[in-house]
Amino acid sequence: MSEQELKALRVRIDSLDEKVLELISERARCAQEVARVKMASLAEGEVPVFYRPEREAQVLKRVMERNKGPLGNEEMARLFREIMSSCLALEQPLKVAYLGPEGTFTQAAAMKHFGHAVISKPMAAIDEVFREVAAGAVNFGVVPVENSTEGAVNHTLDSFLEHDMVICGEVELRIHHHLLVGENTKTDSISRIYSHAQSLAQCRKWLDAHYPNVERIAVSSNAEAAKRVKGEWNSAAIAGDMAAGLYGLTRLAEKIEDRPDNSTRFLMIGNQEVPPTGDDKTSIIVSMSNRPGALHELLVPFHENGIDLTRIETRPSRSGKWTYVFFIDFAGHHRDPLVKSVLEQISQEAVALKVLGSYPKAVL
Ligand SMILES: O=C(O)C(=O)C[C@]1(C(=O)O)C=C[C@@H](O)C=C1
Repeated sequence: MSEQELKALRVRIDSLDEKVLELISERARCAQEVARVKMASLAEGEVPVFYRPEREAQVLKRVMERNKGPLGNEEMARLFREIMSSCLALEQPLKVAYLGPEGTFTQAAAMKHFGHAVISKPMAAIDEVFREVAAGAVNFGVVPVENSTEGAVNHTLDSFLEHDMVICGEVELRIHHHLLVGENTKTDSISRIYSHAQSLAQCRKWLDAHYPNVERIAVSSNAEAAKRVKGEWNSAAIAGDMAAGLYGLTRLAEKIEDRPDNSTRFLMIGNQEVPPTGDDKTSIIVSMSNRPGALHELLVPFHENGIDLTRIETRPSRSGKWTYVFFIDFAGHHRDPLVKSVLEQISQEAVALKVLGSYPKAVL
């Protein structure tokens, strides 16, 4: 390519950027107007709701449907995700607590769902995220709920039994683990590998094959593992890209998870009910009396009404020995007439039924 051609293309890019800039600014002004309208139409004592997950899901879906490339749908939606995040911050800067410390996959999930224009607050434990939301110190919390290799995150499920919380969204993240070392690490003398217990489990076969005799030390998070390695010469950490960048570690081996499709699903928790979008999920907790056939009775109404169950998990109820609660996710919104009637049928058989929330299926 000649210098002249390059110059001409850059002039074109500059002029396109000016238009993009003007359009983004116009969009942002529009969002400010939306905020004004929301404030003006409040009833006495009503609190304005600026963040609208159902609308955000629609916007992102529309972008993906209309995108003609060459950028991929996900890439394009990610750009719009950030534009919308900044527009919302003009209306109301959202505060989001997540399972920290900085650099965890949960932080990456929070950014994927809300974009980067939020005020994010790392918490030391899942229960603290719940408490922070319950206390009203933040608008939303982000917690992991299940991993495709290791299964349920029990701390999260149990926290739902203790706190009244509404699930307002979900996000799925592909989890890639790397073996990370610091600049002072003697790579042929590694005698300890730190990581979160779930991550150590997700890389078990790789560790057995490559570091069979090295001590595996479970710590509170992958980011904590990365932090420890920074100051030690004989250790390594298993963590993701965010933690590697944050603590200035380099990858000794990349993508070491045993299953290449290793993914984690995260939930957004708050106290805001989300209206239907037409493509939603609902999460409920049900406790049944301890008798034969109880689980069957619980599942029959879903089957008979053609409602797609996406997940079922059992946990001890914590209110009696050998009694259990079921965590169930299914397609649909609790305001859909069909779902409503199924929930009514179940509540007649159940000891207790609680709708944790209906929310748009993950778009990104
Ligand atoms: O449509 C709204 O209610 C808006 O506030 C606008 C907007 C957007 O930028 O598109 C911003 C924040 C909301 O979460 C959803 C959408």
